[in-house]
Amino acid sequence: MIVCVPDVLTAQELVAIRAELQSAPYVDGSATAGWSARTVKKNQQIDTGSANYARIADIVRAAFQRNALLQAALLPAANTQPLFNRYTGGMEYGAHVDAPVMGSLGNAIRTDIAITVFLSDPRSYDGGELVTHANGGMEYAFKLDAGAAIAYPANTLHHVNPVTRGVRDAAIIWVQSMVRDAARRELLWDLESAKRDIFGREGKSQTFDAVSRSHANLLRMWAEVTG
Ligand SMILES: O=C(O)CCC(=O)C(=O)O
Ligand SMILES: [Fe+2]
Repeated sequence: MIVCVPDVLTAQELVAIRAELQSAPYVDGSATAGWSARTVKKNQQIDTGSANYARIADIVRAAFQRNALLQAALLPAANTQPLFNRYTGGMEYGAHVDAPVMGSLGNAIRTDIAITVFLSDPRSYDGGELVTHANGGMEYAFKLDAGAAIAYPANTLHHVNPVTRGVRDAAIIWVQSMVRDAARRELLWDLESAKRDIFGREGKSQTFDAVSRSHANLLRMWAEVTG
């Protein structure tokens, strides 16, 4: 299941982030890739030890956590700190799968879902589409407005096309879901969407209550929660 959400970041937040990106120290992105992804990862990343990083990571994390649509669709149990990628002058990220587990021992999360939050105006750069690969060789390309996010299963191959003009900045977050299985998450999201639909049309009707009960009880059956 792929979910695209507009306006995850406000216009003011984008302005604040772009100002920090101007002066932030960048390092070679291959430093945070596993040994095989390193061969295809050709981008730059903000140094996570910098003060710029701490400020914009807070903004992006808060925006993710307050977004009701992302929370309802992904059912997060935990998320990583954001990484900030920059691609310019032909940089790209070739086909790869993300590391299945990220973080250090005692602080690790399973990466069920990857999120790219687009930070650059799509008209300001050429290329830079995020492309997800489906079974059977189909590829889907996404180039969203600044401030919009795409969430996609982290277990699929994906790549970022070369950026042949301008600069593409993006924030990346990985999420461990309370519901590990992508098919179950999709089913719950379908029911959640149906619930909202029915509520919009007829309020808290008997049908709404029946669908709500199914949704809630499936989530109760499948949710892995700790603490
Ligand atoms: O820049 C992007 O949109 C995706 C980057 C990516 O796939 C990764 O960092 O693993
Ligand atoms: Fe990736």
